[in-house]
Amino acid sequence: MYIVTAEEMYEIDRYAIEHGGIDGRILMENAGRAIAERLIKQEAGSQAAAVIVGSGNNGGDGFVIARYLLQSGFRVKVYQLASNQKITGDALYHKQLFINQQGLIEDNVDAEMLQDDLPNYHFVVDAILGIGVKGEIRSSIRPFIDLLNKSDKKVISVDIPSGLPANEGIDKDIAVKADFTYVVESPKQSLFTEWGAPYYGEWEVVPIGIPEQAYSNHSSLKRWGKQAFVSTFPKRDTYSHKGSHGKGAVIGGQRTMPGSVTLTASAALKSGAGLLTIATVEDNIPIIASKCTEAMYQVLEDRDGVITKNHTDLFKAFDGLAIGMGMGRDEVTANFSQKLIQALDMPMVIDADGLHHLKPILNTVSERNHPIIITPHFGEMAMLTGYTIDEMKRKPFSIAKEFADQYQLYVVLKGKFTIITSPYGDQIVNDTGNAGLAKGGTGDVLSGILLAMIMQNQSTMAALGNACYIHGLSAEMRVKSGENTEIDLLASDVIDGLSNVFRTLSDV
Ligand SMILES: NC(=O)C1=CN([C@@H]2O[C@H](COP(=O)(O)OP(=O)(O)OC[C@H]3O[C@@H](n4cnc5c(N)ncnc54)[C@H](OP(=O)(O)O)[C@@H]3O)[C@@H](O)[C@H]2O)[C@@H](O)CC1
Ligand SMILES: [K+]
Repeated sequence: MYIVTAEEMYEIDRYAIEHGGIDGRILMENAGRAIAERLIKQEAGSQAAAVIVGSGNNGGDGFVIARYLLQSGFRVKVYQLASNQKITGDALYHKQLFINQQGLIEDNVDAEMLQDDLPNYHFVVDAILGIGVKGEIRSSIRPFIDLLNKSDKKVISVDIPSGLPANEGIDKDIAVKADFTYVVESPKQSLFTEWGAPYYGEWEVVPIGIPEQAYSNHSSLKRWGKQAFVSTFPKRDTYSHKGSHGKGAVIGGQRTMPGSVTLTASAALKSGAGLLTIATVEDNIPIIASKCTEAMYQVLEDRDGVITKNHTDLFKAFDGLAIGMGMGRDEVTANFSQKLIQALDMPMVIDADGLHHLKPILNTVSERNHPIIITPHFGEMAMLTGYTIDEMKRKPFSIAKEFADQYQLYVVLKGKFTIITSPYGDQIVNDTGNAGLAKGGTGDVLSGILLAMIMQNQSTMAALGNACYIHGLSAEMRVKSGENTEIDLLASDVIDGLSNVFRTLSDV
């Protein structure tokens, strides 16, 4: 599923009208009817609805919804927050259809009047502002948004909670806090940002008949989901052997952190890696071996448990590497991982301490044949880019894109919404997962799954999307099944949950 900015949505819309020959009035009809049909089911038993419309096409959708609710026997009134002259084009056409069916419209509405009327309704449809909102919300509209936010009525927003921008990076001044949002055709960027998502409440996308080809060249951002997993994850070949599924190495784990590499290696094996070697300090090996019997070992030289050095040649024969988990930030360790990163040209996942080691040599990695995948959380991304965490959270899509392009890396920016960016500018959002994942070790698990996935036969972006998707899904399924709560979920539970994830996804 594509995710769009406001500009992209308008372009896609224009393409559908110009090349698909679909009239804008039909798109509006489709949007309003699709939402009304769902509302009629969702609000069965409700008899009265207030539909609040603004002057743009979002308001036009509101008129269509009002007409269908009226036809289904709801008591409906439209509150029009703009003068009659401001309603034009497609919105005016649908306003007239509503009037033709004896629909009631209140214009010249003030917020006090609406406040007095609200107790008469079971729910409110918010069609005040859509993706056309620009700048600060005008004083003529503000009181209505405040009123809806204070009221205890259920508010259902059309396309986007009114006042919220569609794009990242724009200051939200004030916006409707919806209970439910029916998103028209494609989710907008702000739905996948930490600051925007809470305004939407629950949400559902309603298709309005825009042909798929309208999206090509007009959107580079996709939401990853079950369908994407099923269509890209390679089936296991009956005649395959352990060498067919990737021979990976996990490099890290100073003496104080044996758990990190254990989790990464176990997750990689559980996600289908064929052979796995853990390269770590000698003292860690008996501890790790008792937890992950399937792995092999490569001893890294150490001084008092701190990784010092090794020959990079030892790692030449691997299909993929994961570097940095529990590795420590000692200078001598950093020198070793910098040598590894520079000397070895194979797919590699760099996480945790490895990101700190990578920073000084970023300028040297862009000419490689094989991908480097970095997996920072927002704090680590701030360290790498120089942006503050606040700036990162406001513009995660563009900052990730800028960084991936500058250093020709794949960036897996981890958060409630994980944003995966290729060096070519394609982006994927993964939103599986839950609050149980906010715990030490879950990042190590993700690195292991990523390592396994990049060694399977799928494109790098599909591998990264699939890894993030199943990592989050495992956490969700563990909690839904009652095996864990979000409080007691451990990184190792996420690994255990992968069996159920693969079983479920292979049944699709
Ligand atoms: N995508 C699709 O395919 C389809 C999309 N559709 C729908 O169209 C919607 C987009 O419609 P849109 O472009 O008319 O903009 P919209 O959001 O209604 O707002 C524009 C109005 O807001 C006003 N206004 C602006 N800023 C403001 C502010 N700060 N404070 C106060 N007011 C402000 C501005 O006023 P003006 O500047 O003109 O005075 C203007 O009148 C989209 O979200 C979806 O619902 C469907 O119909 C089917 C096809
Ligand atoms: K709206």
